[in-house]
Amino acid sequence: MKNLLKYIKPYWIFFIFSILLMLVELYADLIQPAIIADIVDIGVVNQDFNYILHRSLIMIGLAVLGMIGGFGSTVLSSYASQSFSVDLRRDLFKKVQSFSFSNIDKFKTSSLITRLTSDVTQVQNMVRITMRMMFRAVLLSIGGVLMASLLNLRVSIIFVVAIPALVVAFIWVIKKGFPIFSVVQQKLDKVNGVMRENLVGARVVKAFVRADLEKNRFKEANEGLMNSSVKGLKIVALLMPAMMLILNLSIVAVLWIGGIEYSKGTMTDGQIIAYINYLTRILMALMRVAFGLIMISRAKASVLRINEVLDTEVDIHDNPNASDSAIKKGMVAFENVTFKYSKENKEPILKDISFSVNGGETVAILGATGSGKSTLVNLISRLYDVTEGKILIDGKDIKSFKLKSLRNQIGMVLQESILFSGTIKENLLWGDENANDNEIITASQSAQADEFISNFTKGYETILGQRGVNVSGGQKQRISIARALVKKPKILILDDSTSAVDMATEAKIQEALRRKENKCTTFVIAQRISTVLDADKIIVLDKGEIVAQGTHEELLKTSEIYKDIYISQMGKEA
Ligand SMILES: Nc1ncnc2c1ncn2[C@@H]1O[C@H](COP(=O)(O)OP(=O)(O)OP(=O)(O)O)[C@@H](O)[C@H]1O
Repeated sequence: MKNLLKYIKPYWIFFIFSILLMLVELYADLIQPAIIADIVDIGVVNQDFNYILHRSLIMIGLAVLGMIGGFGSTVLSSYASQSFSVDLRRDLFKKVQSFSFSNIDKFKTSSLITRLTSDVTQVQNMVRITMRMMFRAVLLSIGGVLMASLLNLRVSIIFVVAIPALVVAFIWVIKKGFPIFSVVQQKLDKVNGVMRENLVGARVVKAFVRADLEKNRFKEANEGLMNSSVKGLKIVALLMPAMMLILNLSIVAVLWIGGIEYSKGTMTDGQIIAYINYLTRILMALMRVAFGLIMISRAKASVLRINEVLDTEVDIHDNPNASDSAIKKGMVAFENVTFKYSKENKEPILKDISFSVNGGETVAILGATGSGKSTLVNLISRLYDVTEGKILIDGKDIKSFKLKSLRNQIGMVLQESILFSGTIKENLLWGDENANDNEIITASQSAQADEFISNFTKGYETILGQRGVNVSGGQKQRISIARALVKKPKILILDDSTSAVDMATEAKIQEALRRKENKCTTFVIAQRISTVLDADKIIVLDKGEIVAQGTHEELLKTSEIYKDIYISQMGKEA
């Protein structure tokens, strides 16, 4: 609630005016049955057509006034609720952007998408409906009961029975509805999840002829959503006839008690008509309250899901005394670093890792798949924080750098090279938005990307599809390397980033990186041993532990594991 109020606050003035206009509409609504009573009792009974005409014109005037009030009130409340949801969605997006990798690991991407779209829409509808429809319905009911009681207090005994019956129905709706609607949102997550996975992986689905299986998976998720939505709709379906029954029984009761009053001469026929009119309006208004409650119980589930995102504590942030220090030499040292992805993990993924690298050196990290290579390099730019121990750059704990400053000085080429829709140049400018054409071309030349980019008809202005679908895997990797080099980083991390590049091109990239103008401390994760032969230091990881470190020549002499990898890839003769 606290979170919601914060977003409603800037628009309270719109809500106030919306309520004022709604009061005008309400006044017009409540006064009309009383005029009808007068038309019947005075105009019709006395056959006074002038009176009927006069009162009818007043009624039309009131109807127009009510319409203007209703229109203005709807426009204002819609504007306010739309603006509310724009702000909320913007802040949710900002929050997700600030998430650390482990925060993102906790929420599924599809769930985040549902939260930012469908959940926000639910809450927006709730705000609009509560502000206008519910408020109006409640006031109309109270005003209607008062006006009807003014006509005849004895007939009003009907409300004493009808209103508690409705309240019971409402409570039932809230109690039953909330759990069902929470499930509906979860099912929607699931549908979005399957859909997203299939759209992103459409090519794999086709290649593995998984379309039919995936269709079934989608059908399951889709039907799951339908089943829980139908459960929710059943509540609505039951509520409607129950309320109509209460309405009809109440009308019969008015006619019956009103008939007795009429025969005693304490009630006129015009008053009976007006009474039924009030009763219908009141019960209709209360029905709207019931539907509003359904919306609210649905939105309550969404509010909780939105709050989960807003209240997530971002676990990686600037330390209070962090500064914008510049990395000068690029020396990197790990001191007894241990890391677990989550507290629940029994075994750490990295165990007691210690090593140091001088500025400008190239470090290669070798190890079997799953040995922790990517995890190790991800710690350097604080994509995850170490569980124990520390990492130093130029002798300073990485936590003493501001996150932005640390990451700005480290160039990362992740294992999965993801490009964004836009031109190649726009993608390269991610490295440094102020880079000039010369710098972009130089970086691309080092990454061996300039040649193929220039061969495209539109060169650097070639438009890339989402995730870079229209370039090959190796080209994507080279653009990603160029993007990191545009940054002119002090530390460069290449996480298996030349796996799709042929060996000759890979050697050229390595050579370019060793050139003086590109010289920076470089971490290379590679599967091919040929990539790492020239490294200043090779670290061999096994099950999260360093089992050997040194140069190629040293390791050939000291490490059996390294020797095995070397022989298996290069042959015995080598
Ligand atoms: N986000 C994550 N959450 C939980 N566990 C993870 C996560 N990422 C990786 N792991 C686990 O950590 C271990 C090390 O993974 P890592 O990606 O660092 O290995 P790697 O040596 O780089 O492997 P590869 O050569 O296959 O890329 C693996 O057992 C993996 O299952």
